[in-house]
Amino acid sequence: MSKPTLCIADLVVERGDKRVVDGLSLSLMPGEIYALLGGNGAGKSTTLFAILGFLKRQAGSLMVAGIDASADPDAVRTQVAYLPENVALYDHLTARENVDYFLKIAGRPRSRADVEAGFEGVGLAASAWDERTTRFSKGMRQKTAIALALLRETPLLLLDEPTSGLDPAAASDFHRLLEALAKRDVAILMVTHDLLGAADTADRIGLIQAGRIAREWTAAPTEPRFDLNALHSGFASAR
Ligand SMILES: Nc1ncnc2c1ncn2[C@@H]1O[C@H](COP(=O)(O)OP(=O)(O)OP(=O)(O)O)[C@@H](O)[C@H]1O
Repeated sequence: MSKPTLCIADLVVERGDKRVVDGLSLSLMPGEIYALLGGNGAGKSTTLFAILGFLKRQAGSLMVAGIDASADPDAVRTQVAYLPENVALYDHLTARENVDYFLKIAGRPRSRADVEAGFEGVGLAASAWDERTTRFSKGMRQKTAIALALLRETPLLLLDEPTSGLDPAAASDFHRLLEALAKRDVAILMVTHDLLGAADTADRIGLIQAGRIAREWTAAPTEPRFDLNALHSGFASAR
């Protein structure tokens, strides 16, 4: 039996004088896709920031790939890739130069052939590899960032509203890409408002309310994977 890639227990995070996360526990196995949903201001991004070490934990434990964040927060950071809602790339650099640069600062330089294999793996058209990213669409930016995550070989990927602003076909492609990553044993924690997208991709869906996971649904092994009516009413009652 493999160990969880992410294990959060009784997490508490305060922002200003507000207790935003209040006793949140969550565990993800390798290759598992978890969609974290909840109303505006429920604490979804705050949870991601606490995992990344951008925000201090007031209480609770956090382990990533078996590393305890209390003992070695820097080592935890090397195990996590993060895609914010709007991926930031250096626009004056090409996709390849961006990836080379970020791999270098992550201490994981990779060969030209590896980078190209990464781009191929995420379906970034070869014609875009040596183009400056200025005019890249959101989907192309995400593919570049996912290629980078792939090449860093982090066991945990955090995504904040990855499909907002993507057209339905691009969102569907993106979900298939996440599934391909999960097959490579990457654990994926995705914050989203897209209930249908979550039901399409996730193995589990959690509803965050009052700073913790208030409800959770697990995908059925056969279609339909989730009861959409139950999900909708669960979310409606949380508002
Ligand atoms: N920089 C900040 N300083 C103080 N409080 C903040 C700050 N950023 C966010 N908050 C508060 O933390 C709470 C949770 O915010 P968070 O961004 O985690 O919510 P969210 O669930 O991701 O919301 P959304 O769906 O709107 O993105 C909110 O009440 C928000 O007002």
